[in-house]
Amino acid sequence: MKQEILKTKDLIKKYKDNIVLNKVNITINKGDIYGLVGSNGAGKSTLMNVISSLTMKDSGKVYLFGKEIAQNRDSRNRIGCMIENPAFYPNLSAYDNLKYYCILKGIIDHEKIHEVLRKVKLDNTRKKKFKQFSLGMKQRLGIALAILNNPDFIILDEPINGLDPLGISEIRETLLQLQQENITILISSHILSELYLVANKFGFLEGGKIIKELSKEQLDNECSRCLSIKVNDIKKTCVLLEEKLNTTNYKVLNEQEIRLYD
Ligand SMILES: Nc1ncnc2c1ncn2[C@@H]1O[C@H](COP(=O)(O)OP(=O)(O)OP(=O)(O)O)[C@@H](O)[C@H]1O
Repeated sequence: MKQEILKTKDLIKKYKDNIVLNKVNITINKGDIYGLVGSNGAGKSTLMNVISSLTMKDSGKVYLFGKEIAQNRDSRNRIGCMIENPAFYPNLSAYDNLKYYCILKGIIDHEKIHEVLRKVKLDNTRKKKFKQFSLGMKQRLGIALAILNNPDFIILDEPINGLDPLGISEIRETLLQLQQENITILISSHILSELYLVANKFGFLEGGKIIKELSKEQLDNECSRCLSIKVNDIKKTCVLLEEKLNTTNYKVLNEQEIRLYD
């Protein structure tokens, strides 16, 4: 069985009378790139803030690395976050911006900066100032900041928002490389087609509720063109499909329902 990196149990967050997270249950396993999909205001950032302890929950539980976070503050040190745009100095280079954060976080080994810049492919930007970066470069610097403390799990809020296909593919490459290094990733977007390019598991958040959690394979099945047929004799229908229509490209969903993909 895969190791659970994050599990939430009936998570509730309210702002006054507004229930922003309504009994949210999600599970992220080691090595997943988990795509959190939801329209504006669905609660994505709030969920990420609660998971990373930047916002207090009202009730429910968050388990990180198998332990409830309330009892395991160390687990926070194993997380890296990019929630909302990180503050970078416009007149500083990528290296100098990260050096500033190293000082803030007490990271002494500045070789680490070169290492994370290599990982996000910003090691050749030299003296170029942050304000001269493309949006994709800015987002990748945000990811570099998120991995500065060697996390096992990173949380990235909308890192592919507004990027062109090239920018998305650069982020995708970076995320896949991090996944290879055993880093588990939670990433959000309101555009499923963009998330589809990078994630292997998806949670659909709507009005503060997770309405579906699907693997990529399940999502492909759900989205493929098919004919859903309600029948009262499933066995007879299968025989009919195979013998008369000469197809086995169908799936029996339950005693009364078949999906025909041909
Ligand atoms: N600090 C706050 N005080 C009151 N309401 C808030 C606060 N933060 C978020 N909300 C409300 O919670 C709901 C969810 O907001 P959230 O930012 O989590 O959604 P989102 O899915 O990340 O949206 P977007 O894609 O626009 O960032 C919204 O109705 C928002 O107005």
